[in-house]
Amino acid sequence: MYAQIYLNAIQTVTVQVPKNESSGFVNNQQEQWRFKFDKILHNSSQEDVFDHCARDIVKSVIEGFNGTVMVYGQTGAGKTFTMNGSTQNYKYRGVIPRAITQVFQEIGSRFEQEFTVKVSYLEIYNELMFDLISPVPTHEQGGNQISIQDDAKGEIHVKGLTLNVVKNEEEALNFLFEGETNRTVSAHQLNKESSRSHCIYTIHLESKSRLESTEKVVFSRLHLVDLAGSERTKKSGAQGINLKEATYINKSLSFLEQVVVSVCDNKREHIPYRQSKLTNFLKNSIGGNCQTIMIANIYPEPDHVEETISTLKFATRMMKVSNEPIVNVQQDPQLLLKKYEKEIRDLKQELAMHDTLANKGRVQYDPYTAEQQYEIQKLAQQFMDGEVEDIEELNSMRQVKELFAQMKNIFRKLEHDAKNIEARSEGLGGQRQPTQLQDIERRKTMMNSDGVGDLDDIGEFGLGIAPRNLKPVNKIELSKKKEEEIARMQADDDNPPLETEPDDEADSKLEMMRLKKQREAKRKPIDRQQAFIEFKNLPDGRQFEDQILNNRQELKDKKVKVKVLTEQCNNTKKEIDTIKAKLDEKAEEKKKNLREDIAGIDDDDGQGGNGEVQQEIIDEEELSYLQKMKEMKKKYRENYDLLKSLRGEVYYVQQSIDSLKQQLVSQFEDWYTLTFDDDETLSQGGQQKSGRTLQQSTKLIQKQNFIEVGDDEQERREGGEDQEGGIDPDALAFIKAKRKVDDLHKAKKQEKKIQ
Ligand SMILES: Nc1ncnc2c1ncn2[C@@H]1O[C@H](COP(=O)(O)OP(=O)(O)OP(=O)(O)O)[C@@H](O)[C@H]1O
Repeated sequence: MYAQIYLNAIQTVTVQVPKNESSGFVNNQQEQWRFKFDKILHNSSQEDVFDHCARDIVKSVIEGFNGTVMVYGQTGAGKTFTMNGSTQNYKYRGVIPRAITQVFQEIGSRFEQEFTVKVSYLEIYNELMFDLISPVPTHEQGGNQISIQDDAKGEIHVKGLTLNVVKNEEEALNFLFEGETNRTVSAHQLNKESSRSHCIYTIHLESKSRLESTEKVVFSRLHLVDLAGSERTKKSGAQGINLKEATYINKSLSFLEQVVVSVCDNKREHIPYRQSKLTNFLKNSIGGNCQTIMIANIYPEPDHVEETISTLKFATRMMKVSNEPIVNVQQDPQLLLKKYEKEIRDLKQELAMHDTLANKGRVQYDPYTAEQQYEIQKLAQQFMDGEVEDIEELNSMRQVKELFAQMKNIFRKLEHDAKNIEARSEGLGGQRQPTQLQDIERRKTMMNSDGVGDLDDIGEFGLGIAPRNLKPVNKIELSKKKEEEIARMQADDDNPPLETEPDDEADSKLEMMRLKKQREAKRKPIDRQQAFIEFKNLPDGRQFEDQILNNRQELKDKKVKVKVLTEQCNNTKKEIDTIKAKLDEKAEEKKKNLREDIAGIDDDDGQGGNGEVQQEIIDEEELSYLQKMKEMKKKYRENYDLLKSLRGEVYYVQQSIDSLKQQLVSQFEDWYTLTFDDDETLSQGGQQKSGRTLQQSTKLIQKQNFIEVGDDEQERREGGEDQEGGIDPDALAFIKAKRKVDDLHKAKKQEKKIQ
């Protein structure tokens, strides 16, 4: 009697092994094993496997948790098929390509977050580590360049492993296919393409909020692990290299088991993670900061009962492991502040050194004091008076700016004086105007060397006595108006009175006070996310929100139409194919008759036949097929054209939604700046403005692909898979990536042949 494996319930596997009678009557051999799991996936599609085992984990990785999906089991039980799937048909793609699709769909719909996606592909073969997507070919890597390290927080880092930034699904798939072709595979009795190594494809995510300007960055990783198959070397008949590989595989899997046993045993203090590269790598996935799921692949056939029991036992143990996942946020404003302070100090030192090397002497980088401003103004005045030919000591941009500012001040004062003179001369009945205008011009271009007084020969404006308003800037009194305004503001404020100050300082003080007033009118900052909700309820935000909703509805309707039309096209195509097959059949039949006729003529030639071949005629049945074919083709063409233009419309509506989203965020940014006091935000040390400009944030949003996958994702997935002819838009990235990698490998092979 044979052993029997029953997948008899949704969650239970029962293994029945009859007693070996040759061992005699007193025999303690166990006859039955029952294992209970979260789910038994028997005769399930790849989609079901993904939905049950990986979809939730991928989602939580996007939320910021670490995740691991690993497959374990006997050689040839379908681990690689589960993880990678088959590239022969889009339907058969495995967990990894589906996870990639989900990641890009999800991050594309979260426009309030900015994501960076990176991928890596590691292979552990005979306790050596290889980078499957490194620009250096695997066989040239030697296996020692990569090492596993853990940081102070216990996070695992793989030093030397390439992290490739991927902008879209296609790029991530390219690396997957590229890695797949580089992994170590060899023929095995149970699997002609057996993976002889453990392979880990990792998706690394980094996300930042676009609405909340904090230094908060969320890091998460999704490890997709295809373990090498456990096997019994005796049974597999492994020899030579295969035996060595099998020994390494079995050893590392047994270390994995030891780790799992230790993690489950609360009394154990030491967990032997470091025993092997695999366990070291999976440290966080087993009992650490990670959500982990293990898929146990079995051959439910009597021949493999021992391996099945062993796999199921391991899976049961694995279920007892409890992990503690947390969102991996990295945020420390204090540290950031310290970091920036240090950066400023270092940069100042760097600048000082740079200035010394450039023989610039000491360059001013701190704000100018009033005295220094006065010195610069004097210099500007001397230059304008022609007393100095050139201003030589300009050695920084700041100095140049200050010089221009002071020149502007001088010019304004001159203008102001000119107006006063004009007004006064008008008061005197408009006489002597020409002289006064000349005087103004003269003053504008020629200033007295010490900035005071007029030349004696000018006339009645005071021989050698400086007019009040030509006094040096820092000694000029405040104009009455400004004094009054400042006094009013101070009175409102209960602030201490201002000292009497020179005109330009009064200007800036006035400006500062105005700004202060403005700021005080602003509200205390609230969480940007909350502010965004508030903004969407205001008329300005509402209008965008409404437009987005309308467009979404339109998009949904159009997609339903696309689905219906796609189905119609596919059905028509099927009908065309059926008619074509019938016509082919007919043609074949005719050919056969023709051949028989010709043979008949040959025979008849000798026997005096009439020698005529029957003319090719179209019978009624054929004619009706041809007419039907014509109709069908016409219908197909019409529907196809409609479908094409409808797809164009879908694309257009999607673009409109993207653009509305960008506008909404831009308007929100403006509103936020005007409504909330950003300085306060800074002083709170919390959500300071990121320094990201509006343009930048809009650009960032532009970069994202806002494909609406929310409500209608399922419908897209169901309806999109054209069975005949048409290409499922979801499959496009997959097909393109596969082709690209295939082409690359063909080219490489060709190159090798030529060499
Ligand atoms: N669910 C399935 N549907 C169709 N074919 C499958 C399925 N599972 C596995 N196969 C096929 O069985 C063969 C062995 O599967 P696979 O390579 O995935 O096994 P494995 O467990 O990864 O083996 P190894 O440990 O030796 O690498 C492959 O040809 C694969 O295409």
